[in-house]
Amino acid sequence: MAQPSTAQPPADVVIETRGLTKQYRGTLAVDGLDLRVPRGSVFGFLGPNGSGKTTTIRMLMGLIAPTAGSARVLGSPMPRAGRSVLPRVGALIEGPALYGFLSGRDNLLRYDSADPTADPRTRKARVAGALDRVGLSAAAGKRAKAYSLGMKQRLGLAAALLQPRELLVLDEPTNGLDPQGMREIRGLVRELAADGTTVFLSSHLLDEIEQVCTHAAVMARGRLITQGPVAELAAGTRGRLAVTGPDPAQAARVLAVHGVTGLTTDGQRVTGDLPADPPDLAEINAALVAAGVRVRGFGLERASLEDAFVALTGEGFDVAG
Ligand SMILES: Nc1ncnc2c1ncn2[C@@H]1O[C@H](COP(=O)(O)OP(=O)(O)OP(=O)(O)O)[C@@H](O)[C@H]1O
Repeated sequence: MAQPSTAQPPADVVIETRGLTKQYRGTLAVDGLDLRVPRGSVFGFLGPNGSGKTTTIRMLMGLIAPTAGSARVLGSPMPRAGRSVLPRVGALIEGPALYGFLSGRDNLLRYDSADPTADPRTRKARVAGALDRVGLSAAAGKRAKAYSLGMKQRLGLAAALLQPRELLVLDEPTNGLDPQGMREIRGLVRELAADGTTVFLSSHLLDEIEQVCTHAAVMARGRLITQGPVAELAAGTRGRLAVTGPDPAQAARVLAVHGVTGLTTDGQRVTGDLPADPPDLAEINAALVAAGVRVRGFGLERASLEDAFVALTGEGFDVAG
């Protein structure tokens, strides 16, 4: 009989946890997590603040020990195999540690010289390559303390990219950035993924995950709610019917008669959930017209990851914090 607890995970999975748990005094920060991150994915680790994302990442990187359960990263158990695994992983956790009085370039030279496997003869070229990669070549001579938050994040990414990596682990890489900075980081993540690096990134921003990730896991209160390809997660949730026009109150009445529930009106727009056995949309449209409701827009909206989250947890996605 197969023994799943000792079997090697398949090579197409770069992170696999089983029952991973972290208990702090009085807080179950991570509760029996079974995570599978496919190689080549941009994997979004999504959850509201305090849902256990950072604690999970810290266990994956061997920074803290789990209370129970196990984690394998690039096929080897963590934290036991940290010495062989971590050089193959680039990590950006809780903001990069930088020397403000050193230039961006000197910060990277320092990082590189701290790596015993890095050949000093090719150091300059490696640092220049990493700066170029994150778009910091022009600002390389500036002191890091003069960098914007986005530039600091990019410098942290450059440090993680000094060596070729199979896996990048980024904890809230766009946290605190302005929209432009967020776009830059997202663009970089896409480029890295296109080059074949698996990227695991945590975020409390749903639309960010939808924009950049191929796969996602959704956390709430230390537990995994769901995981899989982003398109499938959202597709598992029914979309909402939306009717736009100058008669929203009448529209809502007609929709209610046809079994549409959870009706909400926002200005001229009424949205609601179709019943489990939905009537033909053409019938609903005809009923609106027959009732004299003026309709400008009518259609089914694609479900978002947010809809999926709300459907799965019964809670709103609270992004406070
Ligand atoms: N060192 C610690 N000691 C005690 N409790 C902790 C510790 N670290 C985290 N926690 C608690 O564990 C829970 C999960 O925290 P964690 O930081 O992993 O969440 P998160 O999803 O990463 O949120 P955030 O984005 O705010 O960091 C929280 O209730 C937090 O207060």
